[in-house]
Amino acid sequence: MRDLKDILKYIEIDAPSQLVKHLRLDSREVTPGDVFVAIKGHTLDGGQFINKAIENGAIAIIADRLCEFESSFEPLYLVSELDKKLPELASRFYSQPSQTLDLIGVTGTNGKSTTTAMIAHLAQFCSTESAIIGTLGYGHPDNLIPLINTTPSTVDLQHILSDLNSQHKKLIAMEVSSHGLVQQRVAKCQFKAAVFTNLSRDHLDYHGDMASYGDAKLMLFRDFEPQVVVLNQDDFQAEQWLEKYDFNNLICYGRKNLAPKNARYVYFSDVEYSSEGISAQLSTSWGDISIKSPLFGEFNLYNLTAALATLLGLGYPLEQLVAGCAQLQPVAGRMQAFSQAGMPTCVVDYAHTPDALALALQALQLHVPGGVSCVFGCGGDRDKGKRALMAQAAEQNANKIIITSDNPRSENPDDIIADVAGGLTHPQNAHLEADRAAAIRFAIENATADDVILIAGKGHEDYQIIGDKRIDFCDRRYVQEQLKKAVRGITQ
Ligand SMILES: CC(=O)N[C@H]1[C@@H](OP(=O)(O)OP(=O)(O)OC[C@H]2O[C@@H](n3ccc(=O)[nH]c3=O)[C@H](O)[C@@H]2O)O[C@H](CO)[C@@H](O)[C@@H]1O[C@H](C)C(=O)N[C@@H](C)C(=O)N[C@H](CCC(=O)O)C(=O)O
Ligand SMILES: Nc1ncnc2c1ncn2[C@@H]1O[C@H](COP(=O)(O)OP(=O)(O)OP(=O)(O)O)[C@@H](O)[C@H]1O
Repeated sequence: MRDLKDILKYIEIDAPSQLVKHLRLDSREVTPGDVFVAIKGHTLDGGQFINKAIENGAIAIIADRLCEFESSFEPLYLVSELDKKLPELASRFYSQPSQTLDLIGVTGTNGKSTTTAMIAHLAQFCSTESAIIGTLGYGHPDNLIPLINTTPSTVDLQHILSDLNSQHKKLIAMEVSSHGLVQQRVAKCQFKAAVFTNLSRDHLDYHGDMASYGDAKLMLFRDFEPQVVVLNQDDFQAEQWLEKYDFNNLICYGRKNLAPKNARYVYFSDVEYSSEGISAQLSTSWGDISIKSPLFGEFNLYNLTAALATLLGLGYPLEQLVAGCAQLQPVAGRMQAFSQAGMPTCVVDYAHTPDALALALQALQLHVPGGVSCVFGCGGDRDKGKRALMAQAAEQNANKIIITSDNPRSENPDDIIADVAGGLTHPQNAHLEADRAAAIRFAIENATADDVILIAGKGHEDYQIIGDKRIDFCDRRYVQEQLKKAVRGITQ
């Protein structure tokens, strides 16, 4: 329990003493003893849910002056510009947990989940209690609690950090989305390290153009004064930032050996790919060493060097970290391979941008001797400009293309598939199948044992959103079932 009086003073409100349990932004999550915070959002007005929150047991309301509502409930605190003050309120409410944790923020278009999981696994390998927060959920990477957003709201985030703190977690690797940065969800967080993976086309429906998208990511490095800044030197966006800004305690990683004079570095070279994974030489400011890891794709080597650079920058020992690399397992639905003797290898991956799809396909071409088939689709009610680009990425990098449904949402799946196929130079070579299960079966039935099938776009998800329904469907489970059935000769 916390005294609301002690918290509200930080946003200059003089309130009587009142013991409360939690802050809640969503009326549906309010339980007896909580405080409901009503703010105007992108589509709804939190004010309209005040009565619902009271019904659910809210014992105090804090509302934005802009909210429209009718309520004579007391205490009801009206605050102007509440959205701007909320991070301070939330962080004070939960006793500023980021100040006692080693909080690491990872941003970039692709690789955030993988990099955060690698950081947490490697830190754990070095005996530091660690957790992640991101698209996959929060908590220990092997036992995650699901989240609605990749980067939770400022209120949920401070609550989660405080919970992890009380579970004696020391290092928290969290994904920081561009939406999270712009919407101030991470404001008032103290980051020990900020890590950049890469920038490519995504979320233009929200940010409008690439420059604004890039500027949103830059906030993590410029506005938060992290103790260590870790940048992918091979990425165009990072290169531009390096020309324009001086970053304190900079560590560069990647292939290029071009770190600014005052920066430390982690570079990889002599990369070898096999069906067992990847190996390379590392040249670092902490010494040179060979690494081996059971991961697929050069991009995972980027993620791994980002994770190593971060932990080295925080003082973890190189040799122990490298020993940990050999033990790493793929993150759920991230280049996760499934195989059965005599059957094509199936790889489930979350690639859902043109860039990620191309890279995932190129990666598989290097690791296996046969051809590569690609099963993919595009989400409905999202950036339509991406659809043709996804088709081009598949056509340029796969031997066989099967276009199917992703999460069609309110759109007709066949219309989305037609938009995607419209981006192909040779549409006659692609197989179009709106039923995702049938599309996967088709790919398996039309591949040889030397081939690999990339099933892209949904990764760890175990549902499809069709219309307004969430249908149970898990690529990983379905692929495993089909491979087993095929081995027993009963593929339907
Ligand atoms: C467009 C957008 O980003 N919306 C985010 C925003 O919601 P909002 O404040 O605009 O919400 P709203 O729906 O207008 O509702 C207004 C208020 O009424 C409240 N409410 C609403 C309904 C109700 O029954 N009771 C109730 O109290 C809401 O909790 C909210 O406080 O703030 C909320 C709290 O932080 C977020 O959960 C929500 O994310 C929505 C669900 C979302 O889909 N966001 C996506 C675009 C997003 O943020 N994605 C990134 C990842 C991107 C990536 O893949 O890299 C992410 O970090 O998740
Ligand atoms: N460093 C990288 N560069 C480019 N592509 C990558 C990289 N790492 C992973 N990918 C690809 O992007 C997909 C998503 O990876 P991951 O979940 O780690 O990224 P993310 O940034 O967390 O994305 P999201 O928040 O949407 O989950 C992977 O399945 C893989 O295909």
